[in-house]
Amino acid sequence: MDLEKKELLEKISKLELENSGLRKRLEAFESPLSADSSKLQHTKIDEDFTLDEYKRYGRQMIVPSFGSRDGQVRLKHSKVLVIGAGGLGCPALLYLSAAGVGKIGIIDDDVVDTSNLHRQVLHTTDSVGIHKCESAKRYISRLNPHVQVETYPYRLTNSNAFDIINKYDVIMDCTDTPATRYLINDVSVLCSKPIVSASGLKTEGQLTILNFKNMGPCYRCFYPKPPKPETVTTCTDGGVIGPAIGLMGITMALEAIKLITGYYTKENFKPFLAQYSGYPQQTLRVFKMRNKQHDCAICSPSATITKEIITNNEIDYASFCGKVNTNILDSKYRVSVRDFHENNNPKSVLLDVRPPEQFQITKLPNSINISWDPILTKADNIDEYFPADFDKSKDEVYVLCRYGNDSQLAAKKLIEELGIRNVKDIKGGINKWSEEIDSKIPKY
Ligand SMILES: Nc1ncnc2c1ncn2[C@@H]1O[C@H](COP(=O)(O)OP(=O)(O)OP(=O)(O)O)[C@@H](O)[C@H]1O
Repeated sequence: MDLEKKELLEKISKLELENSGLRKRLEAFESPLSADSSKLQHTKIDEDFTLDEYKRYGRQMIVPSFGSRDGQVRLKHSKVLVIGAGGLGCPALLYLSAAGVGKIGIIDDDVVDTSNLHRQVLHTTDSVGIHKCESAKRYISRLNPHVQVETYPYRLTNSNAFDIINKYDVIMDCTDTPATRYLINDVSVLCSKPIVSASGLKTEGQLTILNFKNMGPCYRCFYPKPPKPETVTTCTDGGVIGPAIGLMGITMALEAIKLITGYYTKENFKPFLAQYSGYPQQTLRVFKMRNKQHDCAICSPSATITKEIITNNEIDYASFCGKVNTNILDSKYRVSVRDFHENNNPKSVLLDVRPPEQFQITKLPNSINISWDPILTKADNIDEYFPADFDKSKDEVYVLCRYGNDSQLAAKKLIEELGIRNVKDIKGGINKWSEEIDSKIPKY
């Protein structure tokens, strides 16, 4: 009876907690979308700006490279499309809207997740579960009500890309996959729109401007063929330090401002690639870009890709870029987290092949850690890592990683090259364990 009462009380307090979270999200929705307009000084000073706008933008208008009042007028009449309201898009959006870009389009199909908040700084804890574009719009409207924001809470695809991209003057590629980068490149080249493009991972980033007045290489000139999918590391896999990617997003905003205010001209613009590194010391190296590829499929005189080819879906960008093969091992060498949980023998070895940094975040009891790298590089003395009485020919080894891909590669290596016979991969890794067996093991 006591136990039942305890369970009921626990359930009630859990429901109360959930309710207060939901109430907060509702309040966030109901709060005014734009700033308190009584604080704006609406008095029109001239045909372009109000008193508020002169006060707001004065500090940037007086910087000579910015282009004075004309620069501000150009910004006010400009339209910028930000594709992806994530790690790059958020800081870019912050500075573009604060600077007074007239119209900003935001396209992103994703919703805010708690794991985004350390770097996607427009989104707040209250926005978790809300569409990123709506969350960004809410923030921008409060920051600068002079900016018109249009949101597209869906993916940019072959079918909608021309319509959307054509409406804007500058395209900001703040996405995270090669497939979308090729699509943005091809459509922007065909629509003659400059692209400010950046990427970032771990502690590093890079940035470039493509297709400005048809100068310099386009993304396809750089990468006529996509990188092999297994060589593409995302922030989910490799991690990312917020300020490092944030800096790339902010720099993207600066480059867009230089394009819009007319700082860059055909005469002074030199195609470049900037590479930033946050560790060990901050460095920014700027390289001159090589020329266009004379036979580029999209930007050369002999180009073969046309608007019709894209809109008729004759290019499938996702297949073009390939997918990582997630079924590396035969199913007889794989077990589910539940099977492992219910049936493993206490004498079996649980081998966690994640890097030590990840093993330190969370681990299953009684697991040993030999990260995937040492399995490859220290293969000769692999025995040292196993218990002294471990019998390679028969003792069970269960291999675990974060999602279940590296563990398959490691299991394959153990079986095929290191003579360990009884090896099983745990499907879905530690994140699946957290979902299905024990939610106290944090998912990351
Ligand atoms: N084709 C596309 N159309 C619209 N938005 C896109 C497209 N491709 C990528 N994006 C968006 O670009 C953003 C990139 O952000 P970021 O690189 O910070 O990754 P993320 O997906 O938010 O984070 P994580 O990798 O940690 O899950 C994401 O919000 C993603 O939804």
